[in-house]
Amino acid sequence: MPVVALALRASNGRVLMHRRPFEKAHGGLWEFPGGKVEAGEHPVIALVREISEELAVGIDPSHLEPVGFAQTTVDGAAPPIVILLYACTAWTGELTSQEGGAIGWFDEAEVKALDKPPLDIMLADQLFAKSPR
Ligand SMILES: Nc1nc2c([nH]c(=O)n2[C@@H]2O[C@H](COP(=O)(O)OP(=O)(O)OP(=O)(O)O)[C@@H](O)[C@H]2O)c(=O)[nH]1
Repeated sequence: MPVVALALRASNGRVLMHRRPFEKAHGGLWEFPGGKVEAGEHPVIALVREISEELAVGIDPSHLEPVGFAQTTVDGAAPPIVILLYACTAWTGELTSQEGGAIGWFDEAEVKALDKPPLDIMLADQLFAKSPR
């Protein structure tokens, strides 16, 4: 199952993270916002759609830079998921969480210290290895 996620970066280098609602899988953990790619959908278009639904802001697909990806193991211990992470520094509209989870802006040390689901830990490592602040 392909999933897309966004590292939205403010001009001060802080990254937006979303806290998953408690009733969901990985509830209470902080993730890069995003969601599932639908069948036949381009991942970039899926991410623009998910960010609009989740945060009520617009992203220009041409502003999304691939950062890396993380996947679950093949032993069946976790659902078969691959998350593609993109970075972006521009958006339009007022950021608001639409699905009940908290959002916040964090610097590199804070993102690394947040409690995150396993794949988001790997994605954060890739993000800051590529563009450290
Ligand atoms: N961000 C993240 N998602 C993960 C990890 N491992 C894993 O199985 N997932 C799953 O990947 C999917 C991410 O899609 P999503 O963000 O749209 O999920 P959701 O729960 O909000 O939507 P849903 O209610 O349709 O399942 C979820 O089913 C989530 O449980 C992980 O390490 N990080």
